[in-house]
Amino acid sequence: MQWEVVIGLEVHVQLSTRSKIFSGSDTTFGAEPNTQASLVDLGMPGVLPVLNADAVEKAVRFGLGIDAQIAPRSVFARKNYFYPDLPKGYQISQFELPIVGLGQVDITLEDGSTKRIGVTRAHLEEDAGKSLHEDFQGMTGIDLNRAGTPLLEIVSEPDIRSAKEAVAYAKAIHSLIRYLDISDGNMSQGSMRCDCNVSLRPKGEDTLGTRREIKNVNSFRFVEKAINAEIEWQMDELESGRAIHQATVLYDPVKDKTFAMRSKEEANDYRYFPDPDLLPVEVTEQTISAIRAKLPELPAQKIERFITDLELSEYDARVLASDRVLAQYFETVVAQSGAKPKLAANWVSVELLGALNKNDLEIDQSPVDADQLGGLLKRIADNTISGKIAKQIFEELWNNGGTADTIIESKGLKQETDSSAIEAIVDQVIADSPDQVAQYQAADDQKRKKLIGYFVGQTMKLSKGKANPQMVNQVLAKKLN
Ligand SMILES: Nc1ncnc2c1ncn2[C@@H]1O[C@H](COP(=O)(O)OP(=O)(O)OP(=O)(O)O)[C@@H](O)[C@H]1O
Ligand SMILES: [Mg+2]
Ligand SMILES: [Mg+2]
Repeated sequence: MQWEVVIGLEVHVQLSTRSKIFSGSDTTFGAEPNTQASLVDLGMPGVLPVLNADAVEKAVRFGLGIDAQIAPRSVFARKNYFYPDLPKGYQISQFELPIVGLGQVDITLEDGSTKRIGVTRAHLEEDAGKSLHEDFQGMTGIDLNRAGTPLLEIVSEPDIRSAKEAVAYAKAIHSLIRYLDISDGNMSQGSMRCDCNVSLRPKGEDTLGTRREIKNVNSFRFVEKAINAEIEWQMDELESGRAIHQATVLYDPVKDKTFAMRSKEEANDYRYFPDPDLLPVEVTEQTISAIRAKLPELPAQKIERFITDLELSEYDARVLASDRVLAQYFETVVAQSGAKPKLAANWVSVELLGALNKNDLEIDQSPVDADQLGGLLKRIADNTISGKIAKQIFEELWNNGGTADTIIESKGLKQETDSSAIEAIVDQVIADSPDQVAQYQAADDQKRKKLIGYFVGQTMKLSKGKANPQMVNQVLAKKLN
């Protein structure tokens, strides 16, 4: 049997508001347990939630970012379930009337093609607290700092057809929320988490198969691995003639397997009803226009501009525009250096990203900032240094800081552009290599093109990398021919 994979993602994004969605408590990450939980977050009787306007604005920004309909009126509902980290016994969420309606996200696949994934809805809700299983012997601690943290749950249509597409979709959402500045998107701190719904159906079939939902996947790598593990498991079951039962599962990265938490039939009776403590949220056309007017340039527009205005390749444009901070870095380097955008693109995407990757750093943690790299490329652009020397200076900037100009000055790295000095070095190289010279002079034009490399290399070496490469080529051609 040929199977088709069907996937839908629920992405929970923590909105970067200063205070919680229904209380004035702080939302800073990493505080001592229970120091950021007010009476409202603790679910004490008699308290009333007050909606945070910034959370609403951020949800609307997201909706506009995916070209979705913003609901003029949306309603908060109580999602009832019992769990120790949920003192109220219900989570305030949105159910029938979410704030963001149907929209879409375009993803780019590895072969460069794009695909449109539908977004069914995005709704506002509060996060629950956290159980601490390791802090107390034989007991579980409860930390309610996270309770009431504003979340936007973004629910996709089941349009995704492979683990790789799911990763591309998660990355597109991640890029978008950072561009829109509605979340830091920090996955290791739980600011973005994915629930991955997976099912299989016979190829050509229209109706959906039964889904299992992998909860709380918190890295792109695990999205891919967890989904593939789940696909493999479901395929085995189906091939063995067993039916799939709807269930909530977790991914175990050590065993590279998914395992069931609970079957959905028992767990899914949330008895949603409108929250009587909260008024419906009304967003006027005027408010929407005002928020739309403040939207920044989004990834798709930026990619377009990098291709048409800066003449970057589509590949370079996509890499550099994938993250707002990275794009900003690149644009600063271009502005600072006056170098060709292509040169700046190579330096940022090869040298800088390579070094960051090697050291497991994010762009916002780069030891070399955009002004420093801009200053370095300026000196390549005006021929003060060669690209090779620039790499040496880059390392120095990375390890010890400073500016390209002070390093060039103190280490005497300025490129040699005095033709008589270069001629003297070339003469030396020719005098030292009689065999190679003889070989060169006996060769035809085509062979000579290859043999010249030896002389260029020797000249650069003798000049300690400082001779201007174009001039070296010219002088060599003159002397050898
Ligand atoms: N048969 C299926 N195979 C794969 N994905 C599916 C299938 N049916 C639905 N989905 C996806 O599952 C997700 C369902 O999310 P939704 O928030 O609507 O409900 P839920 O998972 O039941 O609720 P909860 O928010 O409590 O987890 C959507 O992304 C949807 O596209
Ligand atoms: Mg959901
Ligand atoms: Mg779900």
